[in-house]
Amino acid sequence: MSTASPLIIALDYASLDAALCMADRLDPSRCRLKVGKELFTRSGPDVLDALHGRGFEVFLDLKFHDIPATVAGAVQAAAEQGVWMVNVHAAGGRRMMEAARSRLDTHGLVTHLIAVTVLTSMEADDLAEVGVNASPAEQVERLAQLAFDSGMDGVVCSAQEAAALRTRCGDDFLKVTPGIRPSFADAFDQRRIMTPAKAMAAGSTHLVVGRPVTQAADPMAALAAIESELA
Ligand SMILES: O=c1ccn([C@@H]2O[C@H](COP(=O)(O)O)[C@@H](O)[C@H]2O)c(=O)[nH]1
Repeated sequence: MSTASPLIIALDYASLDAALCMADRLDPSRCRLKVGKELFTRSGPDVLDALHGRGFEVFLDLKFHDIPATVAGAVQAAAEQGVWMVNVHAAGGRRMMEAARSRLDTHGLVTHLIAVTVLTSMEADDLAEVGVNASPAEQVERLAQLAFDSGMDGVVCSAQEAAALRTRCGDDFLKVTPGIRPSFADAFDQRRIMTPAKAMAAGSTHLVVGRPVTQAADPMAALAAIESELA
């Protein structure tokens, strides 16, 4: 089932059972689901079949970053499992992203292909430690432009950069933004955060929300509070 909701709930769980418990409380007409490294490493592709079987569109968030041929093969494998969206790291460079794009196109695979710019857990000091002497905003713009030029459908960025990317790359270029924090939620390890309503106003096309829902005392009430903020 496809949904008009911008919400993507991150199923960061250590077991398939725990992830499916949460999925069974959610409604595919109200959100998409994200499967990341922990859950996929534990469950393998079974989780994708289980979520697709329940009617959800799935963002497989494995952030591929490797040589072009390896990433192209991984992206093809993900798309052939029917995921709605898959991602790579823009820092893997133009040839890597173009190889991934070309592999999907050659095989007629319509999965959205996006690139991670700068992780939302990072701030300027973290970038400096890995040799990037630019602000997060500058680095996100640089990598988003490279992703755009390399044929990506969009990027993962923080909502704090969404407005600048809307100006630079247009409305159709997807801005998938983790680090979404409703006023009631803890930031945890996120650094570049924004509330759901402000993120949409800034130009986010999709909001990734994990712990503010999945670790809430009442996850369904937390989700409803986010939805009413967006209404
Ligand atoms: O830059 C990024 C890229 C991916 N993520 C992922 O999004 C969710 C966020 O979960 P919260 O619990 O809402 O913090 C998580 O799965 C990350 O792996 C990100 O946060 N930032």
